[in-house]
Amino acid sequence: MQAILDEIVATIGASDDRGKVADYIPELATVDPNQFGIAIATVDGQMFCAGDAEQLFSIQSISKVFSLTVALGKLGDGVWQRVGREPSGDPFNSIVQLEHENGKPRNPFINAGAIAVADAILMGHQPKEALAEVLQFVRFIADDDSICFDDKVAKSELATGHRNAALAHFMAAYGRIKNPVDYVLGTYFHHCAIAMSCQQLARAGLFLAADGRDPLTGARVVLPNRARRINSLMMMCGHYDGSGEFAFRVGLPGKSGVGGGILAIVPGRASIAVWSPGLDTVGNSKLGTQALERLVQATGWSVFG
Ligand SMILES: NC(=O)CC[C@H](N)C(=O)O
Repeated sequence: MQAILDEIVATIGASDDRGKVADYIPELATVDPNQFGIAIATVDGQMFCAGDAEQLFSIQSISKVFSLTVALGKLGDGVWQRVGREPSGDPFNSIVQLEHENGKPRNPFINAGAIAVADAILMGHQPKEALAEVLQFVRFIADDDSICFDDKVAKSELATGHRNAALAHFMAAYGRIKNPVDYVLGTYFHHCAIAMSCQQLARAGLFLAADGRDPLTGARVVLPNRARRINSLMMMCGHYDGSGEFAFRVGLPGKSGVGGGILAIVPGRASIAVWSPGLDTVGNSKLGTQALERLVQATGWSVFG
């Protein structure tokens, strides 16, 4: 396994064609595109790392997997009154579907859906309390209390996040946002601004590879049925309008973020985190996807055999 990762770093990680770093969040535009890291945590307790696997990066939309898990813990199936479970086929920040579908986002991983999930987590509390809950959850599943928000990234997005503000207000107009819109956006921007390394992220995803139980501590995080459903949403919706392409090329439940990270789950075996800041045209890590494609070729880990 280590040899496969070293080969991926030496070849794909060194590519000249690295995609484009997200610049609509000014703070993300300052990240050096030449970085590349990969980490694999296995359900039997091994950790393999290569490249910049210990470098912190902004997990952005990967955090939507964690906020959804927290919301499911609080509301159970009530979450599905607020967001659907269908792929959108539209860009992550699109507003068009909301108007045709009564303000209900297609799924929890597009921005509108994750904003609706942030509203669900707030439940009349202050953003600080909701955020403490999400962060505590991430620290618990990563077994690492050093994980924090990057306030600079959160503030940078708050200052420029007009599109997300538009999505939130649009849903509020349909009576779908129950808390003050600025609370909801503050919660959403901050959980997107959690900073983690590939190593921490791979560790955090392990419960999804192990039927909802942390295989290293033995802690039950979610029931097996819930882990299976979260994985299915990642497969169908985790890469927005690139989800079909990702399933075709990689064949694993995965969630991307505009920071250039991807979390991919190999049920029963491992959790993988890869990071390369340059994005493809739909906003998913360009080299990250290539690395996962190569890894799956080398290991046969696709869920499709
Ligand atoms: N795709 C992403 O990672 C988007 C997350 C980002 N915080 C946004 O709302 O635009």
